[in-house]
Amino acid sequence: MNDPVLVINCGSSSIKYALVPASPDQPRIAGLAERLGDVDARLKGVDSGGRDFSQPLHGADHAEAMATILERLEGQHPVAVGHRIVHGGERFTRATRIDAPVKRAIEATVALAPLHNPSNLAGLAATRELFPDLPQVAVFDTAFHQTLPPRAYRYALPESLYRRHGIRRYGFHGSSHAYVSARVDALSERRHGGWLVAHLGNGCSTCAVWQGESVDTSMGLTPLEGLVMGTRSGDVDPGLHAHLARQLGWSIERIDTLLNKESGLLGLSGLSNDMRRLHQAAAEHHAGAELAIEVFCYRLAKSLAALSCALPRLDGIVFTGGIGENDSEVRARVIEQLPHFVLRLAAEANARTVGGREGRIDLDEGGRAPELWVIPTDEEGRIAEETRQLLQEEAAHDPQ
Ligand SMILES: Nc1ncnc2c1ncn2[C@@H]1O[C@H](COP(=O)(O)OP(=O)(O)O)[C@@H](O)[C@H]1O
Ligand SMILES: CC(=O)OP(=O)(O)O
Ligand SMILES: [Mg+2]
Repeated sequence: MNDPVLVINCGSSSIKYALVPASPDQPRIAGLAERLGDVDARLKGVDSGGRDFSQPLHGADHAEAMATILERLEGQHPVAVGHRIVHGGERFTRATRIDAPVKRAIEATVALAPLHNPSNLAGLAATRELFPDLPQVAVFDTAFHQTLPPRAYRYALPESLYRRHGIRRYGFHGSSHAYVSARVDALSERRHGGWLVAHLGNGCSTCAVWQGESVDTSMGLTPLEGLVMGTRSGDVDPGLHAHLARQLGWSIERIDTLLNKESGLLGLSGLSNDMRRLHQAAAEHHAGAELAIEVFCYRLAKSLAALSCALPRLDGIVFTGGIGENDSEVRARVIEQLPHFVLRLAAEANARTVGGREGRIDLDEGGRAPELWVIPTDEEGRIAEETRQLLQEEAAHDPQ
């Protein structure tokens, strides 16, 4: 049990991995294979001796990249593999050992998370082959949100669609929201309070957390609902689909591709899904980039204001994910657009708290205003912790 847990987070075009040791004092080996399937696919990371082993992957797919990652981890002896699985439906409320029925249940949710669950399954297949004897554990993005009350998870649709077909809001980025909200509860004097968490990566979602439990979130049946994201539209008029089909003759597949892959920051700007690139272009007055950033910030502020309805008390707002952790301008613009919350941003602390730094970015005025925090997320750490916990519980039940 003192050996590390290997965590695999397979995205649609990337694999993040980490060997997470039992004690936080020991170093973590971590890396990333990105742009998979592309000619400029690349592995970035360091080995156990701290040596950089970044290398080109020449168009490798998930399975090939995984084989290279595991070669680089030679000599390491993980106790288990924890997989990030994006959609777990209503069935999975916590980390679960992956056996044949669990794998079939994950396969059954592919339609609900088409960008994510297929690559999650590819990661599972590859690690199974390379580590046939290790326990494989699924940690679901949806699990943390299983505490949502019906008023938050039900759509205003006929009940039979929920009862017979599971059509409801699920929510995602659960490991991130769980980690960040627990961390702010530990750091802030307002323990177990009401927090709004904004996870802003390639996928973006907000979450209202009350006393450690998710009580509402911006993503829904699929990770498409809610905020403007890198390539995803977030909320659109549900009438859009029928309109595109009737007026332009678009197929369901075409509409799905539009909303998941061609929209969001990329669609609005006509330039890029990468927020850094958009800031560069906006500095040169690129109209599309300026509009994309403006819509992103406004929609995020609206989502935070809406989710505040789920909290009996607002103790603060927490920013995380690549944009949340690094983009002080986006944070400032969002806060500016929430004037009724009377937030007090500390401009200097905001500018300073980037690049993986953790801290408060409000003018601390003795508890009169909600706090503002930046907390770098640790999805891998949370997945490792849940994996280890499950193994310990299994060992306690079956002590040989
Ligand atoms: N210094 C930065 N300033 C602004 N945005 C940044 C910065 N660094 C990363 N980002 C943005 O973070 C996003 C990716 O977030 P990340 O959490 O790494 O993604 P993922 O969801 O794949 O884990 C991209 O839009 C990227 O441009
Ligand atoms: C669920 C989701 O949007 O995940 P990611 O941010 O990794 O794309
Ligand atoms: Mg992410």
